Amino acid sequence: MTNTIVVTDRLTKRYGERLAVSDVSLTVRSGEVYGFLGPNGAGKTTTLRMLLGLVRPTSGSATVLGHGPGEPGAVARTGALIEGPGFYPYLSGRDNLRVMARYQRVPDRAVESALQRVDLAERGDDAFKSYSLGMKQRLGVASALLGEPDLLVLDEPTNGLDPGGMADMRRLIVDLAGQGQTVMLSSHLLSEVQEICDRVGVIAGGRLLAESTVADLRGGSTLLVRADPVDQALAVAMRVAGDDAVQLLDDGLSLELGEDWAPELARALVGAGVDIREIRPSERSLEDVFFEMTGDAAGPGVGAAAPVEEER
Ligand SMILES: Nc1ncnc2c1ncn2[C@@H]1O[C@H](COP(=O)(O)OP(=O)(O)OP(=O)(O)O)[C@@H](O)[C@H]1O
Repeated sequence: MTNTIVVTDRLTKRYGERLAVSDVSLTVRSGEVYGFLGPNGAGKTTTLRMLLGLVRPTSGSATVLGHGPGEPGAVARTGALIEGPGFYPYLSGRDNLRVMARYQRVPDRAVESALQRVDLAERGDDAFKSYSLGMKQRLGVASALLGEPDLLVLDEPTNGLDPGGMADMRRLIVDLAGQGQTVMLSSHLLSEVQEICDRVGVIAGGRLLAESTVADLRGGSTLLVRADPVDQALAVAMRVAGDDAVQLLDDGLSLELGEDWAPELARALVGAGVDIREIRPSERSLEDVFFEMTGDAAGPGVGAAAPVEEER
């Protein structure tokens, strides 16, 4: 079986003068949670819509589960939550799914399994309109799960939810991936992507700025040390980490060492008669990385709008 679920090659969408998505080449692998991260207006939804065959690319190409977007072979094995699906407010969650199951020609038993997977089985007979936003969103995911798809495409699945609803949705996504589903989700929340995604594609202004594991994007960790006297601490730190791996900061030292080195460093400092005030690991957050890449002072975490670039 192929390890690659989605591949795009220089996928581009132009709306008149507006370049919504520009030369995006990304890869989603089997079984992973792939986070498509970017601020509002970055081109996430447009890209996802192209992958689902809902929008025709201006140029470039994409393959979904080995097929062109929108081809029956791709559609049958893809579940999507891209715009709130139109549920009937007075029908129960269960009956809403039954209606959809009939449309999709999947058996009724798929409804029960989908309700269970999103933890709505007990409230399945309540009217849709009585659901919380989080439950409505989970029912949306259930509708995407009806055909037992191999790929789940979720556009901003936690958008608008309260913190509890967000946490439920994140848990659900991680569970689904644990059961072998490949999930591609879009988000403007760095913390969310950092928490639940295996790999991330960072998009801003329609362009893919980076694609990597979250860990690789954040880079190696460093150790921050505050100790007295600092010149003596500096000498010890250089001996342990190497001259080039130590930086003198205003209030201490920064060492390019993983946190596994902390005990050895502490022993060496104490052995040299240095007083340790603090040793702690420090990792760059995805947010720092994002700011470095985009120079966007507001960043996606606060929903900043990135300008859509015009073609040069
Ligand atoms: N049908 C359309 N016609 C014209 N412009 C569009 C259309 N759809 C999207 N755009 C523009 O393309 C750009 C990218 O929009 P898109 O919705 O893909 O971004 P996004 O990253 O999903 O952001 P958001 O989270 O705000 O939806 C935006 O500037 C948007 O205004």
